Amino acid sequence: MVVPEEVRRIAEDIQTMKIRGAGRIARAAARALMIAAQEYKSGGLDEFLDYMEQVARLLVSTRPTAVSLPNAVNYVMKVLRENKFQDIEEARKAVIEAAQGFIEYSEQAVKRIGEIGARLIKTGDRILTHCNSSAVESILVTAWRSGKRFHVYATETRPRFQGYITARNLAKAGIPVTLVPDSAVLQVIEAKRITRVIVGADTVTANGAVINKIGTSQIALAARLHRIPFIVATETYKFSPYTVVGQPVEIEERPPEEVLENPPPGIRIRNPAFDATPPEYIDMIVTERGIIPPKSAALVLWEMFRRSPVEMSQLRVEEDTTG
Ligand SMILES: O=P(O)(O)OC[C@H]1O[C@H](OP(=O)(O)O)[C@H](O)[C@@H]1O
Repeated sequence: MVVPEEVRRIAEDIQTMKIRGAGRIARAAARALMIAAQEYKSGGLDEFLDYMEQVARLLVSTRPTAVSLPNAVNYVMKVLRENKFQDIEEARKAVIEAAQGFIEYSEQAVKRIGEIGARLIKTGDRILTHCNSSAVESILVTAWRSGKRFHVYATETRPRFQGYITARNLAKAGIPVTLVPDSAVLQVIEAKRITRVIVGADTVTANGAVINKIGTSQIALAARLHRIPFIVATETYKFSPYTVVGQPVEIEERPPEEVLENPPPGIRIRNPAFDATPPEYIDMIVTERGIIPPKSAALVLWEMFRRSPVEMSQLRVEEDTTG
C-alpha cells in the first residue's frame, strides 16, 4: 500500500520546517503513524507491519538531529514490534493508542516543565533565550502568569529567524521582550546584566551535552564568562539512547540558500543547524521528571529505556530507502 498523502505531507512539512521544534516534530510523527494505521486498507497483517515500518523510516529520515523524532516513532512502533496480533484491527488499535499516548505525554510534559521551571524564575530577572522552544516558552509563560515580573531578550536565530516566533508568542502573553541579533549576545549579557539563560534542546546525550540550535554553545560560553546560570528545558524523550555507546549525534546541514541566495562565484556556504554545548557549561536541565544536573543524563536514559547500552544503541530506525 502506498503511503497516504496526508502522511507524506507531514513528512514533507517536518523536512521543510513548516512543522518545527523538537517536541512538535515528535508529536507530528506520532500523529502521522496514527493516520497511516487508520488509512490502511489493503493486505494482511504482515503487509500492514511492513507498511508501518516503511512509514516509520520515511518519518525518521526527514530530519537527522532531534532524537525526539526517532524516539517518538520507536515508542509507537514498539507495540507492533514486540507484540503478536490476531488481526489488523487489533494491530491498528494498538498503534492508535500508542500514538495518542505519546502525544498526550508530550503535551503534559511541556506543561509540567513550565511548572517546575517557573520556580527558577525570580521577579527582576533578565532572561536570555535562543531560537524557539515550547519548553522554554512554557516556563516563561507559567512564571509570568504566577505573578513574577521579568524581561526576556530573544535572539533572532539566523538563518531561519525562529527567535521572531519566541518574541511574538511572549509579547502575546504580555511578557516584555526585546529581540536582539545573534551577534549581540555578549554585549547584551554585559549591558543588560542578564541574570539567566534558558534554552531548549533537540537532543541530550548520555554524558549530558545538549544539542540545540546553532549558536547555543557560543551563548553558553558567554554565560560562563559572566557566571550566569545556563539552564536547559527539555522533555526526557529528547535524551538519546544511541549516545550511550558513543554514537555521535548527526548535525543537520541545511540548504545554503537559507544563508544566502545566489552567492557570488567563489563563495562557499556552510549552514549547520545545530551545535553541541558540553555538560560543563550547563548548570541544570529542567525535565518533566524534575531538575537534574547534566551529568545525570545517563540515569534518565537508563530509567526510560531499561535496556542494556547495546540494545539502546540498536534502536535507530534505518534510513528511508523507499524514496
Ligand atoms: O521542543 P521545543 O522545546 O519546542 O524545541 C526544541 C528545539 O527545537 C528547535 O529546533 P528547530 O527549530 O526545529 O530546528 C530549536 O533548536 C529548539 O531549541
